Amino acid sequence: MGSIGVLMLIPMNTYLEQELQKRYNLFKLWTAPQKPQFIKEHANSIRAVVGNAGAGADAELIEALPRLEIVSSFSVGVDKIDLAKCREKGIRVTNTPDVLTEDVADLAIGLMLAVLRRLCESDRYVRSGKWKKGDYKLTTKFSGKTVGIIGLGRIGMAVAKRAEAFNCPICYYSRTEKSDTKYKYYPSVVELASNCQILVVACPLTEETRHIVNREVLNALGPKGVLINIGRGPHVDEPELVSALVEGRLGGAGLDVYEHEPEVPEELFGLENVVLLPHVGSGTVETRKVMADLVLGNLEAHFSNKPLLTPLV
Ligand SMILES: O=CC(=O)O
Repeated sequence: MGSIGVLMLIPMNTYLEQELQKRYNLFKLWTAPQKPQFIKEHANSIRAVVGNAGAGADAELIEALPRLEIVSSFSVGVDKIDLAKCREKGIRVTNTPDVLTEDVADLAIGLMLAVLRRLCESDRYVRSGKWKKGDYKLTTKFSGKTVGIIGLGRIGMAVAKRAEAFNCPICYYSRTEKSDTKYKYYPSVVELASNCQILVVACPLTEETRHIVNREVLNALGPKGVLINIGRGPHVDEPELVSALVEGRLGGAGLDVYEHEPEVPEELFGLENVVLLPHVGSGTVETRKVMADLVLGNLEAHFSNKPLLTPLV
């Protein structure tokens, strides 16, 4: 397979990069001083694109690669890939579902605990020597809080199961009510936010879910409510989130994702009721290795005319 051209869009995982290098004719887009020129030069050799949550195959890239057969994403989210264009052109698309579910759900619970129990702030309290001058103030209990989940898919379910172990009642919003769960369903996000104390975004980003958390939802969640976003930044109207937090209309937020990564609104930096992570939901050594193997397995299956392991398109 050494002659098959594979375009990797950004650096994402050293093991994946090394394996792609061994198996294919690997083009690393980020190393090119002039990207459009680089793509033009190699367009006729590139048959696969490897991207991730930060960089996918948009319409422009797909149009520029006439021999493209497959886009294999090192991520579960595929909002950076023009799926309609791939369908139209018969380009296959794969992602890395399931293998990262546990890590992302673990992180969601970690964010809930970190925000309510002020883990980061109290860590800073110890490190800065303030403890010597007095005890840290009381925080808020997590166990038993009602957790509302937007999107009860694989990750949403995994968050629900974990939160249940903390005696948290679970409710959810999704496009349609699920028949196979006992969790309480609300037919709108505003109703969900009005009836929970912790609101978790765990749905895929699509045109319908962009800004699904808006001013009305944040006001419904209220000054004691906490927003956890382990989905995508554009699920939340970020300027509205910032003003809700700054004005005290929202109780707190645990964020792993942002509208314009890696830009994070600086107004949040001074808020002790906010925990900010750098989009690391699946970021463990173990999970990233399995994700890399899934990308490699999908490419291998495709180029050996075998069924794809995790086909999306
Ligand atoms: O954000 C990470 C992913 O989609 O896998």
